Amino acid sequence: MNISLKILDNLRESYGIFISDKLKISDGDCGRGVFSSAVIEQSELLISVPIDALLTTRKAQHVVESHKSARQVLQNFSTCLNGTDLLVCALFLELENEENSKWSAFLSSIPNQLWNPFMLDEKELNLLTAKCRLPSKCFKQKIKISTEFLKALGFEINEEILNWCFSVVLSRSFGGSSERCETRNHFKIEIDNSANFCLCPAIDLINHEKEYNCEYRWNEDKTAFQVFSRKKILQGQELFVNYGTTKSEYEIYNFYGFVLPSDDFQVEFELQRIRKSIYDDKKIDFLTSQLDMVFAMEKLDSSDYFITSLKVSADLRRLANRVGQILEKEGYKIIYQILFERFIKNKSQNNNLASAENRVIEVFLDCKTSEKNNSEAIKTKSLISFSDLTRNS
Ligand SMILES: C[S@@+](CC[C@H](N)C(=O)[O-])C[C@H]1O[C@@H](n2cnc3c(N)ncnc32)[C@H](O)[C@@H]1O
Repeated sequence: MNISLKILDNLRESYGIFISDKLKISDGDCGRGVFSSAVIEQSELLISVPIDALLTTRKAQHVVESHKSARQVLQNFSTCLNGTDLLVCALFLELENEENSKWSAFLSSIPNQLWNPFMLDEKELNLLTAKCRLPSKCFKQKIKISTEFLKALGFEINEEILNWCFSVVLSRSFGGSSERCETRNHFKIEIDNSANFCLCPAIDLINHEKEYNCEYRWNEDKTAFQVFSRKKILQGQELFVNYGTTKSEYEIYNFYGFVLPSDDFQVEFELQRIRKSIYDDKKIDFLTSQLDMVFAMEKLDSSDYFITSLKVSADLRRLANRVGQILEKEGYKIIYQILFERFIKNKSQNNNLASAENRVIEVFLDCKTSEKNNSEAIKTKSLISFSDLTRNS
C-alpha cells in the first residue's frame, strides 16, 4: 500500500480518528501536506480526533511516571519540568518502546527529519539579530532540562533524537494557556481540567497559510478536536490552517522553522548571517558552472532571468528549490550566494535594492525549508525538469 495512505489508515485504526476519504498526503510547495482527492464543500468535517488520541501533558506525565524510578527523580525536577519538557520526555521514552508504544502510529506519521533554528550552532545563532536569536537560544537551554531529567532516569542521550522530540513539540503542539490559544488557534481545549496543551495526530499533518481554507474546532459534545473546511476546496488543492493569526514571522520561524514568502517580511537577520558565512570559492565556481549548464539547457540567460525573476518570485523560488534539492545540503546557501552576486552585478538595472534583496532571501529561506522538509523525497528525485516552471512562467 502507498506509504501516505498507510499513514492515514494507521491513524484511523490505532486511535479511532475520523479522516475523510477525500484527504490524502502528498508533497507540495510547502513540503509534505494534506491535499483533497475530491471536491470538498464548505463546512465539511474533515478530521475528528477523539480526546483519547490526544497526547496531552497529563498523559505525557503518566508515560514519564510509569518509568521505573521516575517518581523519585521527578521530585527533584518538580520545579523545573513544565508541559513542554513532559511532552519531550514522553516522546523520547515512547520512541524507546518502539512498536510496543501506544503512540507508534503517531510517531511514524511524523517526518524523520525536522528542522528548527534552535538546531543552528552557537556561532550561527550569534549571527542572527537578537529578535530572532533569543527564542532559539532559550530553546537550546530548555532542552538541557529534559536531557538532565532523562539522564537521571538512566538513559544515554542521543542529541539528534532529543532535538527531534523537541522539534515535534515546538512545531506540532496545540493549545497553550487558555487565554492565548483562543486567539492563536481559534479554539480552546479544556482537557484534564487544565492540561490544554497537547500533540494531536492527523491534524498536525496540515500546513500553515495566511489564506487558510480549513479551521480547527474543539467539539465539546463529542470531546473531539476537529478540522472543518472554511470554503469549497477543489480536487487536488492543499488544505491549510492558520497556526496563529497573531503570530509574528519571528515566532513562525522559531517554532516552525519556515518563513512565508511575503513582501514586507523583515529578513535582515538572515542576510546578516549569510553575509558573514564563509564560502569555499572552488565549490561555488563548480556549482555556478552547473547552474549555468542548467540555464543553457533551458536556453535561459541566468542573469537576465534572475533580474526578471525578481518580479516573479514564485517562479524563481520554484527554480531555486529544485536546484537546491539537486545540490542537496549546501545547495540553498550556494544558490543564495550565486543569485545574490548576480544581483549585485546587475543592480544598476534595478532601482529597488531592498525589495530585490528580500526576494533573494525569500528564495534562500524557501530552499532551506524545502530542503529540510523534503529530505526523504529528494533522495528519490531525478534531475531537474523545468517543464512546469516554464509552463507557469
Ligand atoms: C504541523 S507540521 C505540518 C505538517 C508537516 N509538513 C509534515 O510533513 O508533517 C508543521 C511543519 O510543517 C512545515 N510547514 C507548515 N506550513 C508551512 C509553510 N507554509 N511553508 C513551509 N513549511 C511549512 C514546517 O516544517 C512546520 O514546522
